[in-house]
Amino acid sequence: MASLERVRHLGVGIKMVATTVFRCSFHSSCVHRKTKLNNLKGKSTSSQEWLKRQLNDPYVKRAKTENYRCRSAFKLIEIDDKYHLLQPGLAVIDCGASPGSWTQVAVERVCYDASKNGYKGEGLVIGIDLQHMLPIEGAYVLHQSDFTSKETQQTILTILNGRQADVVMSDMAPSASGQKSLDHDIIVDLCYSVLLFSRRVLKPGGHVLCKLWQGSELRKLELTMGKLFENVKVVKPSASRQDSSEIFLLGRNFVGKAER
Ligand SMILES: C[S@@+](CC[C@H](N)C(=O)[O-])C[C@H]1O[C@@H](n2cnc3c(N)ncnc32)[C@H](O)[C@@H]1O
Repeated sequence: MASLERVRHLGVGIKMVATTVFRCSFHSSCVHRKTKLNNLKGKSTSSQEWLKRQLNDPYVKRAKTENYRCRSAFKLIEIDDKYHLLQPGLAVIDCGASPGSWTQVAVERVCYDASKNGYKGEGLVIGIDLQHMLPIEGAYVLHQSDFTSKETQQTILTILNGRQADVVMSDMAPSASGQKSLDHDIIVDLCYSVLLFSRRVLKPGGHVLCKLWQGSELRKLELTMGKLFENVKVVKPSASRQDSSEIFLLGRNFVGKAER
């Protein structure tokens, strides 16, 4: 089997599939300007505002030109350009990966070896999402899979095959209920599930990046991470909308284990 072939988990076991270079331009976060402009008619004011914002958003435009599945790619690019988390040859777990722009960035940075003109070497990227996700060349994609479930985590361990992860990142977000404190609590629980799993799989010196919405539990989460990592930072990349409460917690240099 060629080295470019990766595993795609269909929720019923592991199936080997031959993947091809794939870049989606049809995902909802991606731009399809003409169609979307036509779609403005008859939409609610909030949908119209959302569509207008998408159409005028420079990161949405860049995502289209640079073939990323959505604008979120630039959040990870900005963070990684500053903190150099993703290096060639590393093993990366991407939780909440759909539609796949973070996975695309991770593959580019850990699997793609320009000097060898292709996807070679030890780099390993595993993207997991509850939603459907189309394949990404060079990555293992576990779609329609709940990261917090035992089965999904076991599948990740199977793919890792005894290897430890260098970076665990989470852009996971629950469907927003509109109740800020409830949404905050749910996303914080997802962050704790990322930390718990990281304690099992992360290499000493490894890093965790996880997204949350600001709220009352932020400080406690930060303190918990402080017991696990040498350095913890709150990060807000410029691609993260200023009017959003979204922030990222970055824990660098994993040192040990802490209880919640
Ligand atoms: C903001 S999107 C991620 C975007 C992605 N980082 C990218 O760049 O394309 C958040 C994702 O988290 C996923 N998610 C939420 N809870 C999850 C869970 N328990 N397990 C796996 N994925 C989850 C959602 O399905 C959604 O696709």
